[in-house]
Amino acid sequence: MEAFQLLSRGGARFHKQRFKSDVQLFTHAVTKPEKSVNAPVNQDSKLPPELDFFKYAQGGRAKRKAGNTDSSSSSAPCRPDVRNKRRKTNHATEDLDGNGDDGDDAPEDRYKIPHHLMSNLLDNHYKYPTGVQAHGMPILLERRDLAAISPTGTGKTLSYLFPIMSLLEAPISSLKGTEGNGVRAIVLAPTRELAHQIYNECLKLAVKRKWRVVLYSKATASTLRDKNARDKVDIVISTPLRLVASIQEGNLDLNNVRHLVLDEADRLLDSEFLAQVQEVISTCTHPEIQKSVFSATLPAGAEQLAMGILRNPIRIVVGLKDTPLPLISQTVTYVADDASKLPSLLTYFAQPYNPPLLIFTSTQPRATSLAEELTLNGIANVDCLHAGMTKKERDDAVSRMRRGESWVMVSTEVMARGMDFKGVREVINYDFPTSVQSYIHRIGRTGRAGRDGKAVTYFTDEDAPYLKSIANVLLQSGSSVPDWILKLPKPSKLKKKQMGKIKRAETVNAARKIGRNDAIKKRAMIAGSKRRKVKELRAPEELVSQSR
Ligand SMILES: Nc1ncnc2c1ncn2[C@@H]1O[C@H](COP(=O)(O)OP(=O)(O)OP(=O)(O)O)[C@@H](O)[C@H]1O
Repeated sequence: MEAFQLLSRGGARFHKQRFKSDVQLFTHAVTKPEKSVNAPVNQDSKLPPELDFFKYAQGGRAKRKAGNTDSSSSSAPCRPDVRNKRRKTNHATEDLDGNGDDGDDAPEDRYKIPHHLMSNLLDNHYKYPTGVQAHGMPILLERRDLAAISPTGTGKTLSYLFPIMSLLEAPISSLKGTEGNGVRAIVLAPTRELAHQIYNECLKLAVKRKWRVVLYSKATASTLRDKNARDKVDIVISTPLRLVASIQEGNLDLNNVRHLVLDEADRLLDSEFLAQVQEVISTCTHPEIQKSVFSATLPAGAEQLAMGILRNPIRIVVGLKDTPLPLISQTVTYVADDASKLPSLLTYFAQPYNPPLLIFTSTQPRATSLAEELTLNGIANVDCLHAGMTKKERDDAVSRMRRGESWVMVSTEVMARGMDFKGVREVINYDFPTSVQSYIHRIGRTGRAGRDGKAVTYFTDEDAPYLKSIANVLLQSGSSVPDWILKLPKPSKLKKKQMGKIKRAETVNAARKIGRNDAIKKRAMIAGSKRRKVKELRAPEELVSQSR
């Protein structure tokens, strides 16, 4: 049972009596159930070999007794005891008679993981599972609904893609008969950029087989109007709005969807997306549908909604809930007022710095303006990305960042969720984030996949009342906080709602704005006087022609 406690450590409050069957899922209930429930957490426990998907992908069969799984994960669950499963699946038939439980089952035997998926893991250098993968994959493979909360950059994408593709077994085009017609899995993400990134991850697992994975867009939606084309699709990755548009036009049926994932679930369940997400869910009518939600943050309200959507779910929290990894060293910097931010940033750039870095502003015009200012001040390879740009501009900006051509990316909240640029060394919150969740996701663009990172947050006098909320996150994740910040009063609930919603100028350099406005006025005046002169010159002629 040690494993169950590992799953729930870090803030998960689990009603063990109420969810007794779930508790049993993570214990060798047949042997010593009660004792294991109360066993102390062993942080150093090795990953049970049967969960070590990655090790098996390398071809070696770890021996349980030898205890040398070589796993980097120190917090893995015990193997689920399939005898406690509610739904029997093909994937563990060897255990259903109770004889196969000798501890030596390879995951590919236990769950019938297709060989090509295992070898694709290795080809992509995924050697060891991260915490959320070790915990989450077996639950999904057992066909249970799942709510998984795990810090940013810890590999949540793979932890759902791998089991889903495993359960789908093979592309629909190569399966005969039982799989029905139409899309079999859907992944929803809040931004197009994130959907694209998930699509690329999915393609990495799809090589060697003819999986039909579709990144839903205007163009692909149009192709899929044809039912024959639709019937050949395995997995759709989309933003909610795009999908809902096709559903409402009657061009997309989702009654064959067996797996639905909400990535960045708390964002998808907030008021902006909720109705669309609910519409997608209600269109997925397959009785056996498995749903799962993933995020680094899941505030109480979103969690309640998520639990309402999931059926008999298992909830796992890896690490501390709503807390960034200690890999990210976080600081806050006082900058008095908005006008002082740009000089502070330019002073920072006057020192040697480690690109690439990511800077967050609160609005699109401010992102554009800051990128312009930095360029005008001689900072090399500055780029900008926000939702006001065209699709092509956004795609190009992401590509430049991925190729390492952008050293400084100025962006808005659109980049805060899920985007994985491995090398980002530092995040600067030029404008204060609008919530603790926004802070956690923004700074989570650095310190990914085990790398170190640095996060700096500028705060002005106007931001000071909200500083305590951020300071608490710093403290929880092991960064030091000056005493005076800790002594600040906690903002009230009402006050918290106003966090970061300060009205800021559209441009980050008021002086340049005046200059630009003057220039615009001057241009208008010159143009006006030119037009007048032309009119005066033409007037006699026009009068003549009119009189004709
Ligand atoms: N087992 C693994 N071994 C090595 N690298 C991994 C492993 N799993 C995932 N990664 C890498 O870790 C990085 C972060 O993964 P991913 O984007 O899935 O994180 P995430 O938890 O979804 O983050 P976020 O909360 O920001 O969305 C990616 O570059 C991915 O390739």
